[in-house]
Amino acid sequence: MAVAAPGQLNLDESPSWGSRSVDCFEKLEQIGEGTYGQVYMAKETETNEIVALKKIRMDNEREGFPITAIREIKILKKLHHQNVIQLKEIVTSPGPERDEQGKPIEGNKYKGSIYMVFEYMDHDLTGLADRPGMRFTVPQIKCYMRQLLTGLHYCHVNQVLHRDIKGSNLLIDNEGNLKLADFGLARSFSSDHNGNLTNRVITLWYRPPELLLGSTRYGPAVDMWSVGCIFAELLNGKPILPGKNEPEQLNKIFELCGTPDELIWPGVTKMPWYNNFKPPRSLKRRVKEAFKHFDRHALDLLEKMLTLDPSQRISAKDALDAEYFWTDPLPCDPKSLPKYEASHEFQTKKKRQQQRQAEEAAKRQKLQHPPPHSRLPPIQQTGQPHQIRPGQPMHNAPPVAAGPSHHYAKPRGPGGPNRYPQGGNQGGGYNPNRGGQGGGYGSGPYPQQGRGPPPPYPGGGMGGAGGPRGGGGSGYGVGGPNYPQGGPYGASGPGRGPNYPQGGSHNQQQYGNWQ
Ligand SMILES: Nc1ncnc2c1ncn2[C@@H]1O[C@H](COP(=O)(O)OP(=O)(O)OP(=O)(O)O)[C@@H](O)[C@H]1O
Repeated sequence: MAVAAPGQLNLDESPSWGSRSVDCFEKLEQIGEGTYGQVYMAKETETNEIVALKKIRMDNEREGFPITAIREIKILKKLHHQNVIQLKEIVTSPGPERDEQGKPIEGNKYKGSIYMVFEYMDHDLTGLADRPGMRFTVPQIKCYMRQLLTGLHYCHVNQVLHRDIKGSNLLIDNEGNLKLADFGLARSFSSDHNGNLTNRVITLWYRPPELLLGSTRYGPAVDMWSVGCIFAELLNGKPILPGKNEPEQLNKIFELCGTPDELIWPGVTKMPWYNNFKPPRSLKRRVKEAFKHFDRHALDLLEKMLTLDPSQRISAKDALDAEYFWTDPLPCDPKSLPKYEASHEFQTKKKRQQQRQAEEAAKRQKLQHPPPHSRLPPIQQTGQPHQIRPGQPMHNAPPVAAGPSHHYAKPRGPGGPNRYPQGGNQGGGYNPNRGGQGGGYGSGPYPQQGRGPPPPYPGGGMGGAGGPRGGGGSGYGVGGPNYPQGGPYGASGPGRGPNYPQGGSHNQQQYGNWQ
């Protein structure tokens, strides 16, 4: 784990920063669990204000305060915008940390905890989209996209790269406001010196080709690729580039966006890992074909976001000027959006687990004690005909109760093709069988390991351990219909996936030298 240099964590800059105790807040419930610690909904006892408390994980007390948290705090302290989550203050628990029964936690006797206090948001975009029956309208998608771009434009103007844009990091409140959150991988950049950054950032499905090809000199365009992936996902109803590991991710990108050459992306052949990953045959760009059911302006904007050459990719500012946002139906006013019941995945996940356990127990019991006459044909017990409500599927009801609105406890399933509504394509009509994975770009042949220069991804080749968060289990995960092997990041990818022997999820050591 990287350690703060002396004086780097200057929590004393303003008296309120770090001087108050967490006892000023009453923890209400856990609403999230991230790489760096738990997130709680809490109430300020004096004002009754509801906030989110993000506890900074201090797993290894010898190694000091995690550099990732320092970055997040430093960056958030200088960002103030309606589409960027507001860090209100830092609070500490001075004494030894205690468990729920009030006993000091073993091995943690002399250390307090540090919490970031954020404004509270009711949902994250992934959680919201996963709610059963959730249907986003076109004006709603435009409204969220415009807020996302506005927040990101503000970050970029202030020379901050987010580097982990994905649905679960886009928080939404019941006023329809969308805010960028989780700046744990963010960093400042300067437009004249953007070299020597780590390329192992951004969750795999949202990671741009230049990072996958090993670039360490990059800028705001990396975030714009992720925005393009989210935009297409909102319109398409499911993630569009769900690679399982870095090579497959690149392969999926090439199958959709074509293979890059010096003509369309000058300099690509000089990229550090181009020779390792260049596809054996050239492929044509087929974004238009794959998403022909999107409306014309949406498709036009998407093309510009999913441009392979980062220097030609549309900026947040220009995207905000795109026809898409200025033609009917216009983006709606956030306040006009429906208010959704606040729900947090932590509880829902618990409920799901309990439900699953109960179902399994019932199954086991049934096997052990089959009911009498179990071979007889079923008899209508109530005498009532089975009614099917409009819109209700003819087969079994959805197995899961109300969906969460926070993306707690990743990985989890993308939610299937109907996760988003009829699709943000007022013209063409939503067709879950087209576009995205359904569009037929699959995994093609990939250069074999062991050929050419050493594999760029450490940990034994292309599917190596990698760096922070890169695809390791955040985002969408187990349970997606297309990932029987246990999640989109299954075999590879850095970060926090369940498959990383180094214990990805809380592994801050690997961030030691990331920049
Ligand atoms: N201000 C907030 N209001 C409400 N919920 C929040 C807030 N901040 C975070 N959450 C919830 O907690 C989850 C995890 O938070 P966050 O992403 O900041 O933590 P992290 O440790 O960086 O997580 P990750 O490993 O997903 O990157 C979010 O996806 C969200 O559902």
